[in-house]
Amino acid sequence: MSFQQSPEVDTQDSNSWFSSTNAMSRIMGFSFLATIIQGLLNGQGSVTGPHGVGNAGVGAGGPNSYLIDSIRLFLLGSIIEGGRRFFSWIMGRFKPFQYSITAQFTEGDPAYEWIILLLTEEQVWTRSREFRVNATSSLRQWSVKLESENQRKDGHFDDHAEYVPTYEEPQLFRWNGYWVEVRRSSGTGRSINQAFMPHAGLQMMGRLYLTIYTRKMSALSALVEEGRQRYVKTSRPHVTVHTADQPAYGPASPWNGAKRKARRPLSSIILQEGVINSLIEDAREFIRMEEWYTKAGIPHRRGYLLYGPPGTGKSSTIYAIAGELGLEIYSLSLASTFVDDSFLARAVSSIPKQAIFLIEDIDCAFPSREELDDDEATGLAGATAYMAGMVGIPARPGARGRSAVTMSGLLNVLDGVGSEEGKIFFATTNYVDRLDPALLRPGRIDKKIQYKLATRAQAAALFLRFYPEAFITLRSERSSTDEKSPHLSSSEKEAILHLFSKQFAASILEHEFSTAELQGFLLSCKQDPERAVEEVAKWAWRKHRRTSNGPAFAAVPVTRPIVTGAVPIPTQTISTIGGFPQPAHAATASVVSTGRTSGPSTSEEATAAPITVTKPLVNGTHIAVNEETGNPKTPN
Ligand SMILES: Nc1ncnc2c1ncn2[C@@H]1O[C@H](COP(=O)(O)OP(=O)(O)OP(=O)(O)O)[C@@H](O)[C@H]1O
Repeated sequence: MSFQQSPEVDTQDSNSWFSSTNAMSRIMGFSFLATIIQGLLNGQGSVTGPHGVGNAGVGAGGPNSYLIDSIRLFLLGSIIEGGRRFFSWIMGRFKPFQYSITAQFTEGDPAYEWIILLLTEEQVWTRSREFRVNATSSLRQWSVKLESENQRKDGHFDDHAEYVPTYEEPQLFRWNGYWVEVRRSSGTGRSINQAFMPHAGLQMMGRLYLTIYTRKMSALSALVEEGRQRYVKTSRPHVTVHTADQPAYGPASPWNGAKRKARRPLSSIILQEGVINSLIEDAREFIRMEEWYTKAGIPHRRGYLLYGPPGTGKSSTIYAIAGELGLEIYSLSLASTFVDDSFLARAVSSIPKQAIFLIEDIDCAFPSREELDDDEATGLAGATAYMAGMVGIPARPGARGRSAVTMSGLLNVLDGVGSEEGKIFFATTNYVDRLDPALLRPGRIDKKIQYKLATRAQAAALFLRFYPEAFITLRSERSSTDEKSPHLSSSEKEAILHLFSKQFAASILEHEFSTAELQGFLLSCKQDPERAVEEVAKWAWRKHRRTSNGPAFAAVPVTRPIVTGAVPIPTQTISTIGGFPQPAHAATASVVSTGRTSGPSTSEEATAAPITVTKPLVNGTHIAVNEETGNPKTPN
């Protein structure tokens, strides 16, 4: 944001060529005005221009007299325009005459967002007659609500479309007792850079000019602060993710995309006990201790690396932390071809204080050691994929997209001045061993957190998250038409779901599937926990076979959901032999009474379910494995 205090606001750069043209047209205008006045004073009813006036009022003469008249009028216009400028200059120099403050906000800067939100909430734009209409999406828009025939009885609107005013005309409104004028330039024209770089895409950098008619400077800061507070309040249910989707040149902000994601509760992230809380505590303490960092002379920044297999919750953790701490995320992909060292430096320095800077899949940006060796051999060392493409060298099979960012560029940015302002740096990777040790040293990465494939405890927790007692109707409840058959109380249902979760978890091996894979399976059994328990073993076996390319585990006796007592569910066990589910010879499950009189079971009872899992050995025989850890059981 920049501001000026002046009696007159000139939103164009007054030193520009455009401004001189303006001055000339003003002079001509004043000259013409003087002609009219002169004509009127001489009693003429109509004026046709300097020459006409010359004929009518100034007196007859030859071509010389026309010229003299014209020069005289031009001089008169110049004197008036000069006087006007001098008056403005005087007013601008002497504070007592200053009666307005003008501030300029540039798109991409957070303050621009604050003011746009304030103006939208103040309904400044509702008189606009021109709108850009978009289908509602996760892209952030400050749209206005239009009265609609689809307005529902509860007063809400059907939010299928967003109406964004294309407000070019100045608008005047009252705010806190002040008159405020707002003008906006949409900045959709091609920037100068694009004349030279036609492939660069449109630079949509808009500007907003706000004039408050007051002498009090505090009015401007009060307005900006109110905008910020409203922004924080409005953004609370969401996490805003800023992205750099296209190149940015000149003063345009590198962060040219903003999306909103619903805030994710911490409880929805299923990790090993204490992991997420310790991360949150660490980040909170970091934000709180800004002063301590300054006094101790330690750069106020913190770096975290989350590493592990895909789909284990690395990104979800970062989004949940951002939501919990009310921070915005600035996410950059180093694999984008337009992101080079200088773009990266600009992008990082324009991230505001107390925000998260995120680089996902940071390993993708740099070549692995084997790739470097290959490059040495082919003479391609140091070249980016983009450069290789330009010189016509085909991409190596399996080669990863290579960034134009260099390791030293990245290290400079992480150590640099722009990264010291309370920024939290998060990086994720699936391959920690591909990262340069220089990147991992404390000060750049202060904490490393390893993510693993799901444990049985995580699988059970995921199951319970998918089937919350309040939203689930169990099969037995659905089929119960018998009046005598009691309905289940919520604690009874909870107990049954707990039992199912244990049975579900027992049907998979420890650390075999990612949480995302298990989530994918559970999504196929929405609202049907019994089906999830019944089918998980078959699903796990199929997936296992696909990934290991052969009949890796041949017999998995699996319990079916079993509940006896007032609400019986058929007791079944299946085993998979040769890949297909077979009827079992014996039911292996604990029995839980759900009758009202005997009370619900406890989860401890549920954990007693005897589950046998066997794994084949290479010679075709099978070995029993510990059902908790998935490791082979030692023979007694
Ligand atoms: N530990 C977890 N707890 C809850 N949900 C999870 C967990 N892990 C994965 N998921 C779910 O799986 C999906 C993918 O998760 P996410 O993107 O966080 O994984 P990731 O580890 O970042 O994967 P990648 O390395 O491929 O980026 C999300 O929908 C998320 O809800």
